[in-house]
Amino acid sequence: MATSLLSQLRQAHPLVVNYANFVTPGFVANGLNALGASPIMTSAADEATDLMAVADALVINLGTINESDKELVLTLADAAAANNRPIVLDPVAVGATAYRMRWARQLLADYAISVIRGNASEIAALSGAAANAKGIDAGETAEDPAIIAAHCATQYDCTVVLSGATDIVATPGRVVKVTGGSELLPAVVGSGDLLSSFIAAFSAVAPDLQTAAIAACSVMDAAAEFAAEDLNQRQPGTFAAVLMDALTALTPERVATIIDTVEEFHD
Ligand SMILES: Nc1ncnc2c1ncn2[C@@H]1O[C@H](COP(=O)(O)OP(=O)(O)O)[C@@H](O)[C@H]1O
Ligand SMILES: Cc1ncsc1CCOP(=O)(O)O
Ligand SMILES: [Mg+2]
Repeated sequence: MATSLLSQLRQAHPLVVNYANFVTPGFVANGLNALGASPIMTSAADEATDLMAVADALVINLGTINESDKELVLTLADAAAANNRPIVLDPVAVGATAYRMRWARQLLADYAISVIRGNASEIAALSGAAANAKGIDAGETAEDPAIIAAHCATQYDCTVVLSGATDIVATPGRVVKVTGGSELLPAVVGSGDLLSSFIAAFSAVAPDLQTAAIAACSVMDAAAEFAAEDLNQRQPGTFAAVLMDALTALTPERVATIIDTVEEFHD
């Protein structure tokens, strides 16, 4: 499925609007571009409605959220809802401060968020499970990440992607695990942000959000494996650049090698 979705994505060239953090927007824009989607970042509330009228999906990344962007974020989310466009929420470091948690919970209460994509500690924090991270990194969780993701999906009635060495894609009643990629991926700040944007891009062509999320995880893993082939574990800087080349060169056949490692569970 992810193999043909990659071809469909490149043909459709979906426009992904990103309310990005100020750390990684260049990496995310280049990654979306290399994948075959069309990225646009915005920081003006005055254009939010016009942008979402032509967009295929919206990503709200809480990495550097602040009060002066409130009108922008809410106008984007209102316009996504009005145009029936999916919203992907990336709750960066949501367990680190009460402020980030308030933003995340408010958005989840007021909008039909389609997908939440975070690392283990972010998804654990959102679903009230124990986790030990202080910042943007994953840290340890006490519970099985698949159970945490499944609870979070039920709690917020949406698709949840808990990323890590194994990515867990949960919708209420269904959990899928995607394994692969490279240990160099978490060494690059912005790889999680990019995965969130890939999910938004695939949501424009996939039959449902779970399929979109599985495709995004599979494509990221395939590109990372391809990029890491000639590198060693101490080259995250080179890897970030080569990942862009690998995304551009990615073929559906290459993605098919990852699809073999998708496992499915039902509760
Ligand atoms: N140990 C790992 N081995 C392989 N891939 C990983 C590992 N940890 C994370 N990833 C991948 O890195 C990307 C970013 O995930 P993650 O590091 O969990 O997000 P974040 O950057 O938001 O903390 C995802 O594509 C995920 O599959
Ligand atoms: C370092 C940092 N600080 C706020 S947002 C951000 C980037 C987070 O990127 P990612 O979660 O994709 O590694
Ligand atoms: Mg992150």
